[in-house]
Amino acid sequence: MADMCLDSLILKLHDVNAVKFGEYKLKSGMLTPIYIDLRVLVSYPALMNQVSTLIYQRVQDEGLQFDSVCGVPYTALPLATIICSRHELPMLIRRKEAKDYGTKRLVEGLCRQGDICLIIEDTVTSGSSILETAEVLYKEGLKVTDAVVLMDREQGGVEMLASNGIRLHPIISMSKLLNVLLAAERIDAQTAQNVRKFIQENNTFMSKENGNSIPAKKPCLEPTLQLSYADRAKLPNVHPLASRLLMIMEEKKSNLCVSADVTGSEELLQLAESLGPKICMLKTHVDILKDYTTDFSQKLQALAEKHNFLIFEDRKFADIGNTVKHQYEGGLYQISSWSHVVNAHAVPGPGVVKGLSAVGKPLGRGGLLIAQMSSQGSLATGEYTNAVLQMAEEHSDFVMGFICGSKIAKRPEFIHMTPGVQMQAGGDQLGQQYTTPEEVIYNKGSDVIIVGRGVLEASDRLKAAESYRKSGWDAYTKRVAQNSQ
Ligand SMILES: O=c1ccn([C@@H]2O[C@H](COP(=O)(O)O)[C@@H](O)[C@H]2O)c(=O)[nH]1
Repeated sequence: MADMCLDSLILKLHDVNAVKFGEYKLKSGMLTPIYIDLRVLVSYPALMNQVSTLIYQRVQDEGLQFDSVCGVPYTALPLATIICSRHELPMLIRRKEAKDYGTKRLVEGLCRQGDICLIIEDTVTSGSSILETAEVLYKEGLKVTDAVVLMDREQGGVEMLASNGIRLHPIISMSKLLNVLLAAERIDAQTAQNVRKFIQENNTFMSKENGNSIPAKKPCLEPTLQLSYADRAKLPNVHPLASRLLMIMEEKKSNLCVSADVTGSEELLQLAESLGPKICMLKTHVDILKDYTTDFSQKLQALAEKHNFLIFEDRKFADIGNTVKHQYEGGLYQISSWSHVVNAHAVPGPGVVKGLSAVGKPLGRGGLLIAQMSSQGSLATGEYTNAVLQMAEEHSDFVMGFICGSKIAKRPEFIHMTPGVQMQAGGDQLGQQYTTPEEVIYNKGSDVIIVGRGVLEASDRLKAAESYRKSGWDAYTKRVAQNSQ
């Protein structure tokens, strides 16, 4: 019955010229032999109602939970309006351009922090319009978990959105549309074949492996966990330094960051030289060195170049913007001149990120926000962690990820780095708590293990670093393989 209803809708869409065959240009500039033009719907109120009913039916069938509805401007706007009006649902309107007077808001309607907004769209090719709308909604503190679309051109939109943490629920697929039109003799077999070939050859979300183009993997439980580090490095909105780190991890088969918590600069340089090939990042606490010199930081940079790892000064900035600017740039250590990555607490508010960004961004540096801590009784939990996530979203031009215990952000562009890692779970006398590499990477979905004493206190540091590298990497490959089955 539902299928007959869909068949008749497809024929009606064809009748009103919402499905056109020929040569048309898509938003991306790509030329296509089929064009879906649902803008014409506004002239056919009965059809408009039928489409709105189907969309809402799908929302109910899927049992979607949400607090408000937003249609992607402009074609899906009236569809969202009909649905919201009929079912008395709160609606949000996304503006494409902010007004230059009044409130200057990009989203009209009531935006409550943490509310879930359902997105409605008319047609999806790559999914970029839905993602653009979601990103505007994120900035208002909203969450987007699902989107419903009338027509999916089957060119990678489902996979691209899944990789950004959004489940897309299409009502009509391109294959279904072609089958119905062919069966009703609206198009001939050759036309259907040409369109199928075009769709197959023009997937907008492909990953390249072994030089061959293969379709992106289907999402599993947590969609963004299926992506490899290399796939994430190529995402359009990834921070350049996060992209570099992800590529280093893939190339060196290492998600190990060694925490070089030693007090002599010579010992630290020796560590960097010997462990360099095993690590993607070296973490320092420069203020525990008893003999810091600029010569040391220059040598460390040279070793980072030689062994292809990033330097992360674990400075944990936590002051007002103006002060952290000075602390980052000046003083004895001039951290911004040699450390690729630094971190900060979010306690002072966004000013801390703005201050660090003012210094670090022009130098191509990146920041991590401390969203959770490994120490017992840490206050960085719950709402605080959510607020940190929000701050990162708003400053993603500088913030490339988090210090955290598990994956907290849906966006695969963000890097999750977890300290408190040893081969055996446990803790120390001063409240440090340890989890295993397998737990952190495979179960908790983090990206990088940070290991200090697990390596430093081993009788053979190189051997210990290799064990941690292998353990972290095995957990990652198991995770990616598991999610692509
Ligand atoms: O929540 C946090 C944040 C930072 N750290 C730092 O990581 C290392 C851990 O060293 P281990 O010897 O492996 O315990 C250390 O430099 C901490 O300052 C953390 O442990 N927890």
